[in-house]
Amino acid sequence: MSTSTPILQAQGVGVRFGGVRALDGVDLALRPGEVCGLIGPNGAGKTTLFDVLSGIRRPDEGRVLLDGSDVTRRSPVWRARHGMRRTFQRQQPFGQLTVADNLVVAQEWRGGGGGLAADLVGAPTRRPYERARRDRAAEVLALCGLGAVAESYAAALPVGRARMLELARAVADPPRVLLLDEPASGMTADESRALSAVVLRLAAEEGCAVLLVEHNVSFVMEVCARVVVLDLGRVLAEGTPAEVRADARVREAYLGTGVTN
Ligand SMILES: Nc1ncnc2c1ncn2[C@@H]1O[C@H](COP(=O)(O)OP(=O)(O)OP(=O)(O)O)[C@@H](O)[C@H]1O
Repeated sequence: MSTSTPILQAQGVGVRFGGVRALDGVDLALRPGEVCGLIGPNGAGKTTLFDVLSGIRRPDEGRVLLDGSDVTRRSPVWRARHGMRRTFQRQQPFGQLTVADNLVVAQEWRGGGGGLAADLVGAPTRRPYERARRDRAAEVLALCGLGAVAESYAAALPVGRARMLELARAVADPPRVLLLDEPASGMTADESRALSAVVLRLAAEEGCAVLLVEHNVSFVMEVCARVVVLDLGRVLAEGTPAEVRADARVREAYLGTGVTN
């Protein structure tokens, strides 16, 4: 595994909404095994950049590279097939399914075992796939500390555990690149510590590249080796948490919001 070749890159990305420049010449590079934070005041362009990276929005300028190849015009599904996963600020579990079944369903998009017809008749060709998916679900539940609630309905989970389920769903089919949008939102201090341990393990043990947007700045500073700061659609600063904290422009953009605490 190379640590110098970026797996995901944004080059000169620009997005306009009418007269608003949501992103303007944004460059970003993410390497395998790296956990990088993306922070910035409200309206800085973080969600728009996630939309561009994940293929939900095509940029007006610039390009997105995956493994060095231009994927700017590739769909979100194509990017998912090549190992990219994303979570959203709004949680989207299947509430009427158990936690374990949510993780099985999260792997179903790959198909296998004879397709819809085989599903409808419960064909034996599906069994090896189901067994493998159940095994992977159990592994991810253990990793995420959700084993005790495996058989609970997803809709019944308290907010912190529901957030962890979002992460578990995103990694059920192992990702190479993981974009996490506000993963610690609503979590207690203990829950966000558990979350950072899972994220760090995914990066260190599976070589997953993680980019995370998070308003909880102390969480970002704890889990990320590198932080990129966006402001008004441009990269304002980039560096280690200590470098970013000490940056006068970042202090000014964040005045009174706690980044410098
Ligand atoms: N669909 C849209 N139509 C018009 N303007 C938009 C749209 N989406 C975003 N914007 C504008 O683009 C800019 C960047 O918004 P974006 O949501 O990417 O910022 P953000 O950093 O994610 O903010 P927050 O932290 O509040 O989620 C803002 O000025 C926003 O008002």
